[in-house]
Amino acid sequence: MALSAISSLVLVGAGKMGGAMLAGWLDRGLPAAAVTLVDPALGPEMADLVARHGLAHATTVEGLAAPAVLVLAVKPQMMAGVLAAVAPVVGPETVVVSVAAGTTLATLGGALGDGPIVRVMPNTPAQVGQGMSVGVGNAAVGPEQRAVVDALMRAVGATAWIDDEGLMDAVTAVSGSGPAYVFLLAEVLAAAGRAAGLPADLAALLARQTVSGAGALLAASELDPATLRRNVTSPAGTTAAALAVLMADDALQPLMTAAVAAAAKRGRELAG
Ligand SMILES: NC(=O)C1=CN([C@@H]2O[C@H](COP(=O)(O)OP(=O)(O)OC[C@H]3O[C@@H](n4cnc5c(N)ncnc54)[C@H](O)[C@@H]3O)[C@@H](O)[C@H]2O)C=CC1
Ligand SMILES: O=C(O)[C@@H]1CCC=N1
Repeated sequence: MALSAISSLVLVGAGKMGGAMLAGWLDRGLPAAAVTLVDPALGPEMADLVARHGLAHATTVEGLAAPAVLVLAVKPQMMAGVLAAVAPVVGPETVVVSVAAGTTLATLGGALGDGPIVRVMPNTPAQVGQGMSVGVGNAAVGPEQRAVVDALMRAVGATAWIDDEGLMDAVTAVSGSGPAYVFLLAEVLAAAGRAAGLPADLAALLARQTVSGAGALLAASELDPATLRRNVTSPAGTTAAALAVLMADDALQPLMTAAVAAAAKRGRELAG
């Protein structure tokens, strides 16, 4: 379905994630007149988006009519208060979407009733249409509601659906938090360049362009990452020397496995 078919969408929480999705949705045909943004402390970028598109903006949901789609993008720690506040504006047909890490369908349903609710785990590359969003719906989500949520998420990148909500903490740890690991890679590659003698600005340029260029190649190529890696690696060359360090038994793989496990554990803790 086209985003232009969405008659009303209320976004509660227009921070880094909510804002990234909203910018993408507006770019890809969500009518500005259908959008109400609810956030008591809009940042300058969002205030600019509101002004440019003439979006309706409120500091609370109080008095709003039940929308077709209600998107919750507040911090998990704020969720209990927000759920109590939004419950009166959730109509029987409203499709509720929560992007909060940890907050379960049971918690959402406990506060909002048994209407259609979808947990989605997006990521910030949504801002440039390159997001990854994974959804899981409650029992009230049928093909129609799923199509609405899938259209919203597809507008800002790739989508996948899972049936087992128990996988959501691992999903969060890989694709939700994952962009941060990649940005960290750019940071540590630049630091390593400085340690190897490069001037700071050149090291930063090389690291940034290498990470974004490799990402763009991965996105454009049909080859898997291991093949793309091998394509850089000449026998007995420089890359092989570096990879012998990075791919040692006690190097990057166990580190990443531990990092993802820590993020998934934190997701479970946030569920309360
Ligand atoms: N930042 C990311 O990369 C990702 C974040 N998420 C999830 O998205 C949610 C939001 O995270 P961020 O955007 O990073 O946080 P953020 O702090 O940038 O945005 C939260 C927004 O909620 C607003 N807010 C606070 N109380 C509110 C209330 N009572 N009513 C309406 N708005 C309220 C704040 O003013 C702020 O603009 C979290 O639950 C997080 O788990 C999910 C995937 C990726
Ligand atoms: O750090 C967090 O908790 C959120 C969820 C995934 C990315 N950011």
